[in-house]
Amino acid sequence: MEVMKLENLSFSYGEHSILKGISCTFDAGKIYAIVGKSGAGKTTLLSLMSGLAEPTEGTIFCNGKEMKLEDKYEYRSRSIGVIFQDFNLLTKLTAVENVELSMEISAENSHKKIDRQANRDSAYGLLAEMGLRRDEADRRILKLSGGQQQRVAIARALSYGPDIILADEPTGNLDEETQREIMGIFRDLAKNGKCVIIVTHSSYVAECADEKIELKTVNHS
Ligand SMILES: Nc1ncnc2c1ncn2[C@@H]1O[C@H](COP(=O)(O)OP(=O)(O)OP(=O)(O)O)[C@@H](O)[C@H]1O
Repeated sequence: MEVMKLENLSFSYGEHSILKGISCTFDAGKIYAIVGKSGAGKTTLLSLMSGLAEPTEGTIFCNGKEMKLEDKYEYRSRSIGVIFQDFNLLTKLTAVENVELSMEISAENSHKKIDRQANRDSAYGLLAEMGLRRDEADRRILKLSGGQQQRVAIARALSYGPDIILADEPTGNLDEETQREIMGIFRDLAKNGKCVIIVTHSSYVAECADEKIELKTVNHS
């Protein structure tokens, strides 16, 4: 089942064309690797897909709906979960608090009531699914290893049940074994019907993907 479609997408910073005529579709239950040389526009493409920037031309459809017609806050709090190389967690909070905060922001953006106890239970549950023990879930972020922090970031991205996970170099700061563990988590997510889209320079991550999308640097000559 198709969850996202990019139709003839282009993006420029002023006169500088970064992406040109990108068309592709993304299905539920699959892992996609977006690869290409440094500067080819991979992160820019993720920004467009996550609604943080608007394409200069072309259309993005998410679950059949044109993205530009959607409320971006709601879209980012419901349809997609985003994961970064440097985790982007709030370091003053514990792991479980990071996940709960994301649930609360999502509920607010979707105009839903916040149930703190239910959120707390479900945040511990998600962290346990990601392999964190209860005492680890109660630890502040900087007292967790890089691999554990990335697991928290994945739990946070999943906290409001999005269909699509967008990850920008999610294993870039991790050793090989931890990289394999994180890819195992993404594989399980895809098995459970999520669409996982990963920007990566890692040949291992690209090999783990079901499909590889190569971005070519736009020729300015
Ligand atoms: N805010 C900005 N203003 C102008 N140009 C920008 C801006 N952000 C990025 N760029 C340019 O857009 C191009 C694509 O950048 P992007 O980060 O998307 O590439 P990338 O393929 O993700 O690179 P890398 O693999 O090195 O992370 C680069 O030439 C970059 O300099």
